[in-house]
Amino acid sequence: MNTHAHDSIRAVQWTGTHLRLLDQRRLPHESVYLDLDTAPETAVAIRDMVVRGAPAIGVTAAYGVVLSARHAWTRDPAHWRDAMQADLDTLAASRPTAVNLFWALDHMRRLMDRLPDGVDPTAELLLEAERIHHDDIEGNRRMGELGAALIEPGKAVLTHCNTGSLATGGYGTALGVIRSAYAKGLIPHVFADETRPWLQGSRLTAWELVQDRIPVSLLCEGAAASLMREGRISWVIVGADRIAANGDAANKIGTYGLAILARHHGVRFMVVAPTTTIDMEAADGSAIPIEQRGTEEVLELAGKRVAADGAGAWNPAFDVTPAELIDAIVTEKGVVAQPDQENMALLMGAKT
Ligand SMILES: CSC[C@H]1O[C@H](OP(=O)(O)O)[C@H](O)[C@@H]1O
Repeated sequence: MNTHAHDSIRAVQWTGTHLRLLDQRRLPHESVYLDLDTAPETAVAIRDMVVRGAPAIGVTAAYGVVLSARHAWTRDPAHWRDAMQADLDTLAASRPTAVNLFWALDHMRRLMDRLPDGVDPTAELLLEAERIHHDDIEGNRRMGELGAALIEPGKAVLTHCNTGSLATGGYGTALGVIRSAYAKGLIPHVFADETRPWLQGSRLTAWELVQDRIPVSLLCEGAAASLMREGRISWVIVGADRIAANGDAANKIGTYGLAILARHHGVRFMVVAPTTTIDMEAADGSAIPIEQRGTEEVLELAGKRVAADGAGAWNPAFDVTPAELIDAIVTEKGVVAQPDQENMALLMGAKT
């Protein structure tokens, strides 16, 4: 059977005893796996982008809680919850924007509160982490179908950053829609922004699509305007790291500019994200914390300085696209067209 690469690419795995992460800093030329045994190691791996991508960060954090529980039970079985608090705080401090991280930690914390004292919690917490992982992949496949149903056949699509198996539990969000649309013959080609400064597009998205034998052309972000002006794109399809209650969406830096270009050129704009990415506590995009990363990511390339000595850098990792520039938000619970506070609340079953 011709299994696709996405069935085999797993950024995050549980080996039976350890959390195993594919080191995405080394891709596409080296596939190196790291086996982690503690929550602090897991937090460093998230901070340093060994693993990245909002849903993948959430799944990883859930396994980090399992590692913390195993050590806490060994160290102080009578007070295992208290013994885990420092680890949970360390995981929460690893990266600020992807709300999936905090959703996963809150979800695991609520389970911890329900578990009995005097019993090793590790096995129950592991079952829940594996359930989070499984549900993410199932949700991605559903979003793939829902998003593909919005795409008319014929034209290429443009995507930004990496939103595939490497950014999730598997299959992908925006790249999952692209995989499903390609499988249905709806899109002939994918254009992918290289996505400076971390190059998730040229290093990760291109790597995933080449393995799936889906035709992909990389472009510098600056070329996106001309590509849209030539009328070659039907949709811009991106992921998200946090979506506010009114539909404003935080995503990789450069997404906001794409949304403005898309609206100017009559190209539709799709955000694909599981509901674990929606933060109903954030009224609008101004409430979303934007991670500022080190200047060396802009000043250097592959660890070698390319910028003029003496130059500084500004390196926000994300920006916010206002809801009015988004034509559709695709989630595993359904599609919200022209998102606003009211239809987002309906999607989330919140009281309006
Ligand atoms: C499937 S959402 C992935 C999301 O995360 C990326 O950011 P980073 O690589 O810094 O974790 C980017 O915003 C993607 O859209």
